Amino acid sequence: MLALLAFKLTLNMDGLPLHTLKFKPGTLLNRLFALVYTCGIIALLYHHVSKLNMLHSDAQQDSIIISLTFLLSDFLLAFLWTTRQAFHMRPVHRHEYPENLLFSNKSDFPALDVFICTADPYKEPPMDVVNTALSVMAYEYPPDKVSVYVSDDGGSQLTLFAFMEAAKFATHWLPFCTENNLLHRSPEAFFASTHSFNLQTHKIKTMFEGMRTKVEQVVARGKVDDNFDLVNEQERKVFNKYWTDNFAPRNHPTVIQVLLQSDKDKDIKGQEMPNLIYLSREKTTTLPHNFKAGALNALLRVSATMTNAPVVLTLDCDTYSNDPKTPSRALCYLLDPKLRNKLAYVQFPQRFHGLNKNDIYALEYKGLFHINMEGVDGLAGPNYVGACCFFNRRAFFGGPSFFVSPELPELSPEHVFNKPILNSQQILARAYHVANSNYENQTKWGSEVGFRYGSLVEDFYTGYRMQCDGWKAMFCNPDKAAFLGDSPINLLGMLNQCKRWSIGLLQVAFSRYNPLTFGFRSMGPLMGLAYAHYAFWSIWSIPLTVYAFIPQLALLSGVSIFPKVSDPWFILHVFLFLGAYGKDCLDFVLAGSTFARWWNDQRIWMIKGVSCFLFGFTEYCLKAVGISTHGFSLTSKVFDNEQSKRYEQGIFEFGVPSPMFVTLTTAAIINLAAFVHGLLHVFRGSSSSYLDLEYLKGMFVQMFIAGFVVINSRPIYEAMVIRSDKGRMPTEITLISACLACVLYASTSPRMCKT
Ligand SMILES: O=c1ccn([C@@H]2O[C@H](COP(=O)(O)OP(=O)(O)O[C@H]3O[C@H](CO)[C@@H](O)[C@H](O)[C@H]3O)[C@@H](O)[C@H]2O)c(=O)[nH]1
Ligand SMILES: [Mn+2]
Repeated sequence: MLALLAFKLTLNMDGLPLHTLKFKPGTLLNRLFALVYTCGIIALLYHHVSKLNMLHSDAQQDSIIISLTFLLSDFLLAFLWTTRQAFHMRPVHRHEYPENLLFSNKSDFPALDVFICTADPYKEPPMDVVNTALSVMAYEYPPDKVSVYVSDDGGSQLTLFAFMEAAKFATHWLPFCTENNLLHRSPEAFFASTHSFNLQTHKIKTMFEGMRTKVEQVVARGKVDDNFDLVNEQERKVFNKYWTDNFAPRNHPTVIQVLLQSDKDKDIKGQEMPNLIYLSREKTTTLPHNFKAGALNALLRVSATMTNAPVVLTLDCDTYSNDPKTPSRALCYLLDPKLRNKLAYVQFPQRFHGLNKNDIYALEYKGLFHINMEGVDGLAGPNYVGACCFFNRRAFFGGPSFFVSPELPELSPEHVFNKPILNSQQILARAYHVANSNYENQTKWGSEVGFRYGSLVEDFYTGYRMQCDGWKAMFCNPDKAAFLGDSPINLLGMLNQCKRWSIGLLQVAFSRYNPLTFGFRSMGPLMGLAYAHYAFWSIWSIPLTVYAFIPQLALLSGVSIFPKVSDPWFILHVFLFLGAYGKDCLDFVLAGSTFARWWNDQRIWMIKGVSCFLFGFTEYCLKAVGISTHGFSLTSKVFDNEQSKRYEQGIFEFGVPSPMFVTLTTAAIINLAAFVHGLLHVFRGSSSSYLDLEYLKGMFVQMFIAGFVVINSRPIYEAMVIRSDKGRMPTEITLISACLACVLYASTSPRMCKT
């Protein structure tokens, strides 16, 4: 199907390029730096090992433990640094020219199936999902070629109700967008950005507000009411399914509702509309539903029975379109005759709205969504990040050179429909059949076909497996964000999200598809390293936790563990620190961010090291020995006003007690104590001088680390001591952490003093 279109397109192209590629300047310098830095790392590891050799006597058991700990930590830092270099070896920048896509006929556009996932009407308000859906329904694309599928894993009548309303509102909204050539096609975003209202705008705004009020009332009530909300028998029939006693989010039959049908439903101007289909797949408590990957596979199958578009766009409930021309951009790659046979997907970066000025929680993910993406784009292509991604449907069925056929021929990407009537008995029966919770039993879904199961980061895992199968991917990063999503603008929300990712990534790292072995073999060393960097992401927690506690506890006990300032090895430590930090900062700023944002980014990295990475890592290990289980903890997209205000002002949000805050606070206390202890020692001086310079020289590295952590921990001290708002550190966390810090000190100081 895509092949045929691409053929027509080449004839239309007149030699104009669809996309171009530039190598990023400075790559040679990057490689040179990597080489020099590698030498530094080798020297450091050599230093560690030789120190250990010298220590070889029983009397110094504790020193051996400390030395081994730092050898391990520095080895892990070196490992993560090395894997990260894969992103700096061949970064590229692409540009696409959608204006050069010349279709002679509207029917030449490939059909597009859009998947939108939602899972909980209270954490993901139905009105937000509606905004996302409307923004893509209004794409500048032939409407009869677009089908929007909404997957409701919450099995919620509230979401379905919102979409029934949305279908009515769309008949007004879509022509309004086209006539006024709107840039913002999510109504919410449009009304927030528009200040000049003419009569027509007023009218549509009133209509939108009417719908919002109606939907929000139903959500507040928690139930669609027969008497107020429904107008006819047909609507009532739909909701009857939800009104039975045993209908629960985790246990219910499939609901499929065709809300708009392109060949039948027209907008108020008489134009065609896109298809809009609501799906809540069957769930039974006895069968695993595989979270989002399971939902996406149900969508792949249901959409195959109804429209089977060759291009599939996956979106999260919050990632609305910010540019109506986006599909054309993706087509510049998907239809390129030189690429299309090998191209699995075109990934746009996830971008977020509502971040505060200096991005205190580092939610921009500059590395993840920009720098590293451009890095692997010069190799086999970016990893899939779960949303904002246009797939070639064929990529879900085996590699480019081998086709894995689905169990039903109708689900094959090659299967072509002739003007399907979505609401027909025959099509609906098949759609219901493939949405059954036991449909996947004894099939290849989740293992070889579709989105892959087995990791909480189904996105990372699926993209990875596709690339291992031989597929390529493209990164498309236009200046104007193609999509905008919500981020968890609250510290705990962010840490929980990151903890889930950490666990999911470890599931990939320790599977038989380990990027260091399987990945290396399938994609070559650089891609293997790049995927390993993420898979082992949470390993940061080991060196970061070691560096957050041991040098400081040693400082408190008067034990020096790093080279003195006068020692030549000291220079190496300075070089390694400044080199890594300086380079990271430079990359960040060169990628268009600011120094202040970089500063917050490095702070958050340290915070994660002793919280979500650490807890994720531990939880993964506990699961491995059978103690706990992992679930997909949904990120809330609802924020209370006061919280948002504090976030706006750049104030950290603690507020609720969480074990992750305990380690964090304990580290902050120990570092402050160690730093102050060191300072007092220096200023007390010896008999001959006012300052104790010998002490300072010996303890400089430890004091520097403690001081650096103290500077970074300012928001934690403030939250513990000064603040009185609701987002302050809960008193119990402060108390527990203080006790823990004392216990740590008491249990280590006598031991360390002996060494
Ligand atoms: O059982 C589930 C759980 C989640 N979701 C949906 O998955 C999406 C992502 O969930 P969210 O809580 O927003 O997670 P985030 O951590 O913000 O998402 C990131 O990380 C996920 C992998 O952990 C990816 O799937 C996402 O695309 C990526 O944006 C949302 O639309 C949910 O509705 C489901 O459909 N079913
Ligand atoms: Mn999200």
